Amino acid sequence: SDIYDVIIIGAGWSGLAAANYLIEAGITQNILILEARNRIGGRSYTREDAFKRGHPVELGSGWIYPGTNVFDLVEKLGISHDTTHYEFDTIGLYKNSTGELSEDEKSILVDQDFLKDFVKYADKNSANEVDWIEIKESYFAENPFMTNLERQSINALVHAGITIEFGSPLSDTNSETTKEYLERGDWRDIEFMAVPGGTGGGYTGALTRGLAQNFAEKIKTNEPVVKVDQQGDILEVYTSNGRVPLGVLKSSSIEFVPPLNDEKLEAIDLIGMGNMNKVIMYWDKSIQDVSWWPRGKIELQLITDEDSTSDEWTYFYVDESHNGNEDYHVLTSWCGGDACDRLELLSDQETIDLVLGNLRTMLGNNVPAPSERIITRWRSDEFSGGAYSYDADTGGFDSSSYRKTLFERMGNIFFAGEATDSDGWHGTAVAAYTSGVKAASNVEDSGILELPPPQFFPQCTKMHGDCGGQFDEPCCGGLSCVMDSRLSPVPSINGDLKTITKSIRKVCTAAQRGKRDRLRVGSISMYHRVSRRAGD
Ligand SMILES: Cc1cc2nc3c(=O)[nH]c(=O)nc-3n(C[C@H](O)[C@H](O)[C@H](O)COP(=O)(O)OP(=O)(O)OC[C@H]3O[C@@H](n4cnc5c(N)ncnc54)[C@H](O)[C@@H]3O)c2cc1C
Repeated sequence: SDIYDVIIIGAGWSGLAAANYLIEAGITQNILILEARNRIGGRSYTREDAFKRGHPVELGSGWIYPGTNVFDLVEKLGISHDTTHYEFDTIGLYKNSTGELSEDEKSILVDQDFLKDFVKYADKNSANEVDWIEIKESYFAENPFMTNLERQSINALVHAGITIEFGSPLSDTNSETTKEYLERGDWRDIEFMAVPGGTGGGYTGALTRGLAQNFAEKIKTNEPVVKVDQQGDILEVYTSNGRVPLGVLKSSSIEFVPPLNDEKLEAIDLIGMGNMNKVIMYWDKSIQDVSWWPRGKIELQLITDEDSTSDEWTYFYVDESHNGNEDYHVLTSWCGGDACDRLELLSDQETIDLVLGNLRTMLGNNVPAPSERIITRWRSDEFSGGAYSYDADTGGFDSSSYRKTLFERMGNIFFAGEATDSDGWHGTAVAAYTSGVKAASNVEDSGILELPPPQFFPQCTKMHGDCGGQFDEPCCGGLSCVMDSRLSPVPSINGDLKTITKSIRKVCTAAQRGKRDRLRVGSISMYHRVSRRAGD
């Protein structure tokens, strides 16, 4: 029965980013955030001290991309993090029958033409209407003399580069928009690409806390929204005392009155929701044998004998590879795509038996069962309904238009979340955060809220060099504003700076489009809108 200016459903990063924007920009403090779970953060979920004090583990999101707004936030909040380098020397490749491949075998695998040839073939033959099963099968058919090891190496490559990266079934992944990711998994030195939690920080949990620090009291947990009614003069939101990511919308567990329109329903139906799970295992060296530990390795990949088992808990990540995690014996096994949906139905014991079986094949029969473990099941989690959205095979139709439709406002309801991102960041925490800020900015622009006239107090900060050259521009009573060289005209201090901020964003986004690792959407912080409410 309470009345708020804005009600936000879900305290994932999109919801938290929206709340943060509305409050920081001084638009309104009269906000309520309803979260279904008993915790905030959504699919960005750190278990602090899960196994050993000071060594957090990430159950959901684990890497941030450098050069993004989320990376900027991590730095602004002083959250500890570390880098990952994927290198040929630090990957352990194992074969079912013969154990670890020798350096020679490894380099044959990596350097031999068939892998490079497959990547080229995939690049040439991918198109919206062709899925990854078709590409693989036609390549196998055209190369009938491949050895089984070569064939399974391609399966392993596709598993790492497509099913884990996108969480999507091979039969339904848009090959045109995903082909470049194969190169990430080609087992050669891959340049610095991401920043994991690890080491005393657990960036995800710390960032969730940092985002919510100014409005923690406005968040109500254990409040699943079941109905949103905007028929009357005011929009009404009902909760029950049991869900809003794409997976949740797909399950229709929230009743919208009036119902969501056909375009929205079609978008919800046609954007894919993938799955990716982790089995995180800890061996306590004070009571267990750890002589088998794969010291010096960052990744382990088991190359199985059969196509059918190539994606069943065959990939492992070594947490020890991060600074400060020395002697912290944690391995995380990952699976993705439809294998992951299948495996999610196994019991904990069946799961650990399968994972341990693969580990023993690689590292020897003396690998003991872990002393502790965490198994995720994101598909059956009723508040996420999967791990992250992917570009489905849409019969030649550009799936970003579905994402735009999903983001569109319906009456007084504004949509956000990773799946609504149409700039190529969907499925990431960056998309979640950016969409929340955009949705909140749209609320502000909509005129729905009766707001006092804006007052602008430009606070000049550095524009990131990544966006172009740097110009020194005198402004703000002596402060210096470093501008991107492509921006013109330079904003005047008393003008409508919001409009100008938007044009800055547009310039950055357009210039960087398609370069997922380098995209920067950070210029919103250039100007702070302060104290929109009189007296604040
Ligand atoms: C295993 C895994 C690994 C990942 N790895 C990475 C990575 O390395 N890098 C990266 O950038 N991204 C990664 N991601 C993706 C990233 O975690 C998500 O894109 C991001 O966290 C999604 O944020 P969101 O706010 O859109 O949705 P969510 O985080 O899902 O937030 C939605 C919130 O709404 C709540 N909710 C649901 N239904 C209701 C309801 N009816 N009423 C009230 N509240 C409700 C949920 O509980 C949740 O808190 C990963 C995700 C997973 C699962």
